[in-house]
Amino acid sequence: MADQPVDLKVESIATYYGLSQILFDVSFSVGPGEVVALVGRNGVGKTTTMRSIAGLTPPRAGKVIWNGRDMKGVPPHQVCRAGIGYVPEDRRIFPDLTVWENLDVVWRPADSKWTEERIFDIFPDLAKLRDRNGGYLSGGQQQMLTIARTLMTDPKLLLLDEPTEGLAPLAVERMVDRIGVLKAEGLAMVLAEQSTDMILALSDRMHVMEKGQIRATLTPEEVRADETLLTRYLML
Ligand SMILES: Nc1ncnc2c1ncn2[C@@H]1O[C@H](COP(=O)(O)OP(=O)(O)OP(=O)(O)O)[C@@H](O)[C@H]1O
Repeated sequence: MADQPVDLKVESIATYYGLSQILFDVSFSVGPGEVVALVGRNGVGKTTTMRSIAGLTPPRAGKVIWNGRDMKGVPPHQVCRAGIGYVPEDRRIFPDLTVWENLDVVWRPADSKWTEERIFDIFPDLAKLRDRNGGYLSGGQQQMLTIARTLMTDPKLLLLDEPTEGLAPLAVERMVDRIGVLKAEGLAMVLAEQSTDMILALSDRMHVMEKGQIRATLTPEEVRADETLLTRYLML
Protein backbone atom coordinates (compact mmCIF):
# COMPACT_ATOMS: atom_id res chain seq x y z
CA MET A 1 0.00 0.00 0.00
CA ALA A 2 3.00 2.29 0.47
CA ASP A 3 3.13 3.18 -3.21
CA GLN A 4 -0.55 4.03 -3.47
CA PRO A 5 -0.92 7.39 -5.20
CA VAL A 6 -2.73 10.35 -3.68
CA ASP A 7 -5.06 11.99 -6.16
CA LEU A 8 -8.41 13.30 -4.92
CA LYS A 9 -10.62 15.21 -7.31
CA VAL A 10 -13.84 16.68 -6.04
CA GLU A 11 -15.75 17.70 -9.16
CA SER A 12 -18.75 20.03 -8.97
CA ILE A 13 -20.46 18.18 -6.15
CA ALA A 14 -23.97 19.04 -4.95
CA THR A 15 -24.93 17.50 -1.60
CA TYR A 16 -28.27 17.54 0.17
CA TYR A 17 -29.73 16.68 3.56
CA GLY A 18 -33.24 15.63 2.57
CA LEU A 19 -34.66 18.40 0.43
CA SER A 20 -32.11 21.01 1.56
CA GLN A 21 -29.22 21.54 -0.81
CA ILE A 22 -26.11 22.24 1.27
CA LEU A 23 -23.25 22.13 -1.26
CA PHE A 24 -23.34 23.85 -4.63
CA ASP A 25 -20.81 23.06 -7.33
CA VAL A 26 -17.88 22.41 -4.96
CA SER A 27 -14.65 21.47 -6.74
CA PHE A 28 -11.08 21.10 -5.53
CA SER A 29 -8.24 18.62 -5.61
CA VAL A 30 -5.56 17.20 -3.34
CA GLY A 31 -2.25 15.75 -4.52
CA PRO A 32 0.58 13.89 -2.76
CA GLY A 33 1.68 15.50 0.49
CA GLU A 34 -0.68 18.44 0.09
CA VAL A 35 -2.66 19.99 2.92
CA VAL A 36 -5.77 21.71 1.63
CA ALA A 37 -7.80 23.76 4.09
CA LEU A 38 -11.52 24.41 3.98
CA VAL A 39 -12.24 27.59 5.86
CA GLY A 40 -15.37 29.53 6.64
CA ARG A 41 -17.79 30.27 9.41
CA ASN A 42 -20.01 27.72 11.13
CA GLY A 43 -22.56 26.17 8.83
CA VAL A 44 -20.93 27.00 5.47
CA GLY A 45 -20.58 23.34 4.50
CA LYS A 46 -17.10 22.23 5.58
CA THR A 47 -18.30 19.14 7.42
CA THR A 48 -20.73 18.28 4.63
CA THR A 49 -17.85 18.44 2.13
CA MET A 50 -15.87 15.97 4.26
CA ARG A 51 -18.90 13.70 4.65
CA SER A 52 -19.42 13.79 0.89
CA ILE A 53 -15.86 12.57 0.34
CA ALA A 54 -16.08 9.97 3.12
CA GLY A 55 -19.22 8.42 1.61
CA LEU A 56 -21.37 9.33 4.64
CA THR A 57 -23.51 11.84 2.76
CA PRO A 58 -22.93 11.03 -0.90
CA PRO A 59 -23.34 13.92 -3.35
CA ARG A 60 -26.39 13.82 -5.60
CA ALA A 61 -24.53 15.44 -8.49
CA GLY A 62 -20.88 15.79 -9.40
CA LYS A 63 -18.14 13.32 -8.62
CA VAL A 64 -15.57 12.34 -6.06
CA ILE A 65 -12.68 10.67 -7.87
CA TRP A 66 -10.01 8.96 -5.75
CA ASN A 67 -6.95 7.71 -7.58
CA GLY A 68 -8.92 7.50 -10.80
CA ARG A 69 -11.86 5.64 -9.24
CA ASP A 70 -15.33 7.16 -9.19
CA MET A 71 -16.42 6.75 -5.56
CA LYS A 72 -20.14 6.94 -6.32
CA GLY A 73 -21.97 4.29 -4.30
CA VAL A 74 -18.88 3.27 -2.30
CA PRO A 75 -19.93 2.88 1.37
CA PRO A 76 -17.92 4.63 4.13
CA HIS A 77 -16.04 1.54 5.34
CA GLN A 78 -14.87 0.86 1.78
CA VAL A 79 -13.82 4.50 1.38
CA CYS A 80 -11.71 3.97 4.50
CA ARG A 81 -10.20 0.79 3.09
CA ALA A 82 -9.46 2.64 -0.16
CA GLY A 83 -7.16 4.92 1.86
CA ILE A 84 -9.28 7.90 2.90
CA GLY A 85 -9.48 8.32 6.69
CA TYR A 86 -12.10 10.61 8.22
CA VAL A 87 -11.65 12.16 11.65
CA PRO A 88 -15.03 13.64 12.62
CA GLU A 89 -15.42 16.77 14.70
CA ASP A 90 -17.05 14.99 17.64
CA ARG A 91 -14.52 12.73 19.30
CA ARG A 92 -16.07 9.31 19.21
CA ILE A 93 -13.70 7.50 21.49
CA PHE A 94 -14.73 4.64 23.75
CA PRO A 95 -14.61 6.11 27.29
CA ASP A 96 -14.41 2.69 28.99
CA LEU A 97 -11.56 1.37 26.86
CA THR A 98 -7.95 2.30 27.48
CA VAL A 99 -5.98 4.45 25.06
CA TRP A 100 -4.35 1.40 23.54
CA GLU A 101 -7.63 -0.53 23.35
CA ASN A 102 -9.20 2.44 21.54
CA LEU A 103 -6.44 2.13 18.95
CA ASP A 104 -6.47 -1.63 18.79
CA VAL A 105 -10.18 -2.04 18.01
CA VAL A 106 -10.06 -0.49 14.56
CA TRP A 107 -9.67 -2.33 11.29
CA ARG A 108 -6.20 -2.01 9.82
CA PRO A 109 -4.46 -3.45 6.79
CA ALA A 110 -1.95 -6.23 7.48
CA ASP A 111 0.87 -4.10 6.05
CA SER A 112 -0.06 -0.88 7.90
CA LYS A 113 3.03 1.18 8.63
CA TRP A 114 1.27 2.55 11.73
CA THR A 115 2.53 0.29 14.47
CA GLU A 116 1.92 0.98 18.15
CA GLU A 117 5.48 2.24 18.45
CA ARG A 118 5.16 4.65 15.56
CA ILE A 119 1.83 6.03 16.76
CA PHE A 120 3.24 6.64 20.23
CA ASP A 121 6.34 8.28 18.73
CA ILE A 122 4.12 10.80 16.99
CA PHE A 123 1.85 11.23 20.01
CA PRO A 124 4.10 10.93 23.08
CA ASP A 125 1.31 12.38 25.25
CA LEU A 126 -0.77 9.28 24.43
CA ALA A 127 2.14 6.94 25.12
CA LYS A 128 2.20 8.14 28.72
CA LEU A 129 -1.55 7.45 28.97
CA ARG A 130 -1.50 4.09 27.19
CA ASP A 131 -3.42 2.24 29.91
CA ARG A 132 -5.73 5.03 31.00
CA ASN A 133 -9.43 4.90 30.07
CA GLY A 134 -10.40 7.23 27.25
CA GLY A 135 -13.02 8.93 29.39
CA TYR A 136 -10.31 10.31 31.67
CA LEU A 137 -8.41 12.11 28.92
CA SER A 138 -8.52 15.88 28.35
CA GLY A 139 -10.21 17.25 25.23
CA GLY A 140 -6.88 17.68 23.45
CA GLN A 141 -5.76 14.15 24.36
CA GLN A 142 -9.07 12.71 23.15
CA GLN A 143 -8.70 14.58 19.88
CA MET A 144 -5.19 13.17 19.43
CA LEU A 145 -6.54 9.71 20.17
CA THR A 146 -9.22 10.13 17.49
CA ILE A 147 -6.57 11.10 14.95
CA ALA A 148 -4.26 8.28 16.06
CA ARG A 149 -7.12 5.78 15.74
CA THR A 150 -7.77 6.86 12.15
CA LEU A 151 -4.05 6.59 11.38
CA MET A 152 -4.23 2.91 12.39
CA THR A 153 -6.24 2.34 9.18
CA ASP A 154 -3.18 3.57 7.22
CA PRO A 155 -4.89 6.38 5.31
CA LYS A 156 -3.18 7.99 2.33
CA LEU A 157 -5.45 11.00 2.74
CA LEU A 158 -6.71 12.25 6.09
CA LEU A 159 -9.91 14.30 6.37
CA LEU A 160 -9.56 16.29 9.59
CA ASP A 161 -12.68 18.10 10.75
CA GLU A 162 -11.90 21.01 13.09
CA PRO A 163 -9.25 19.28 15.18
CA THR A 164 -8.81 22.31 17.43
CA GLU A 165 -12.50 22.85 18.14
CA GLY A 166 -13.11 23.57 21.83
CA LEU A 167 -9.45 23.19 22.84
CA ALA A 168 -7.57 25.54 25.16
CA PRO A 169 -4.81 27.66 23.52
CA LEU A 170 -2.00 25.42 24.75
CA ALA A 171 -3.75 22.30 23.45
CA VAL A 172 -4.30 24.05 20.10
CA GLU A 173 -0.54 24.69 19.93
CA ARG A 174 0.20 21.01 20.64
CA MET A 175 -2.30 19.97 17.99
CA VAL A 176 -0.83 22.29 15.31
CA ASP A 177 2.59 20.89 16.18
CA ARG A 178 1.50 17.22 15.89
CA ILE A 179 -0.42 17.75 12.66
CA GLY A 180 2.72 19.49 11.37
CA VAL A 181 4.63 16.27 12.07
CA LEU A 182 2.08 14.30 10.01
CA LYS A 183 2.48 16.79 7.17
CA ALA A 184 6.26 16.44 7.39
CA GLU A 185 5.76 12.68 7.08
CA GLY A 186 4.12 13.39 3.73
CA LEU A 187 0.53 12.63 4.71
CA ALA A 188 -1.99 14.46 2.50
CA MET A 189 -4.86 16.14 4.33
CA VAL A 190 -8.07 18.05 3.93
CA LEU A 191 -8.35 20.26 6.96
CA ALA A 192 -11.53 22.05 8.04
CA GLU A 193 -10.45 24.72 10.48
CA GLN A 194 -11.35 27.98 12.07
CA SER A 195 -7.94 28.55 13.67
CA THR A 196 -6.12 30.87 11.27
CA ASP A 197 -2.81 30.02 12.96
CA MET A 198 -3.20 26.38 12.04
CA ILE A 199 -4.34 27.14 8.51
CA LEU A 200 -1.43 29.48 7.86
CA ALA A 201 1.09 27.15 9.44
CA LEU A 202 0.02 23.99 7.65
CA SER A 203 -1.96 24.48 4.48
CA ASP A 204 -0.70 24.68 0.92
CA ARG A 205 -3.91 26.37 -0.17
CA MET A 206 -7.17 27.31 1.41
CA HIS A 207 -10.63 27.31 -0.04
CA VAL A 208 -12.89 29.86 1.55
CA MET A 209 -16.46 28.57 1.72
CA GLU A 210 -19.65 30.51 2.06
CA LYS A 211 -23.22 29.19 1.78
CA GLY A 212 -22.11 25.84 0.45
CA GLN A 213 -19.83 27.22 -2.24
CA ILE A 214 -16.13 27.89 -2.62
CA ARG A 215 -15.87 31.68 -2.85
CA ALA A 216 -12.10 32.04 -3.09
CA THR A 217 -8.90 30.05 -3.14
CA LEU A 218 -5.92 31.59 -1.38
CA THR A 219 -2.36 30.59 -0.59
CA PRO A 220 -0.75 31.22 2.81
CA GLU A 221 1.67 33.59 1.04
CA GLU A 222 -1.22 35.71 -0.23
CA VAL A 223 -2.76 35.82 3.23
CA ARG A 224 0.53 36.68 4.91
CA ALA A 225 1.07 39.52 2.42
CA ASP A 226 -2.35 40.93 3.26
CA GLU A 227 -3.47 39.86 6.70
CA THR A 228 -6.92 41.35 6.25
CA LEU A 229 -7.65 39.08 3.27
CA LEU A 230 -8.78 36.03 5.18
CA THR A 231 -10.64 38.00 7.84
CA ARG A 232 -12.45 39.93 5.11
CA TYR A 233 -13.57 36.70 3.49
CA LEU A 234 -14.53 35.16 6.82
CA MET A 235 -16.65 38.19 7.62
CA LEU A 236 -18.59 38.02 4.34
N1 LIG B 1 -28.05 16.24 9.36
C1 LIG B 1 -28.41 17.43 8.87
N2 LIG B 1 -29.67 17.65 8.42
C2 LIG B 1 -30.03 18.87 7.91
N3 LIG B 1 -29.20 19.91 7.80
C3 LIG B 1 -27.94 19.75 8.24
C4 LIG B 1 -27.47 18.51 8.79
N4 LIG B 1 -26.17 18.65 9.13
C5 LIG B 1 -25.85 19.92 8.80
N5 LIG B 1 -26.89 20.58 8.27
C6 LIG B 1 -26.90 21.97 7.77
O1 LIG B 1 -25.99 22.03 6.68
C7 LIG B 1 -25.31 23.28 6.66
C8 LIG B 1 -23.83 23.02 6.56
O2 LIG B 1 -23.37 22.40 7.77
P1 LIG B 1 -21.89 21.87 7.96
O3 LIG B 1 -21.86 21.12 9.24
O4 LIG B 1 -21.44 21.20 6.74
O5 LIG B 1 -21.11 23.24 8.11
P2 LIG B 1 -19.67 23.52 8.68
O6 LIG B 1 -19.09 24.57 7.79
O7 LIG B 1 -18.91 22.29 8.85
O8 LIG B 1 -19.98 24.17 10.08
P3 LIG B 1 -19.65 23.64 11.55
O9 LIG B 1 -18.33 24.19 11.85
O10 LIG B 1 -20.75 24.25 12.37
O11 LIG B 1 -19.72 22.14 11.51
C9 LIG B 1 -25.76 24.02 7.90
O12 LIG B 1 -26.75 24.95 7.51
C10 LIG B 1 -26.35 22.95 8.78
O13 LIG B 1 -27.38 23.47 9.57
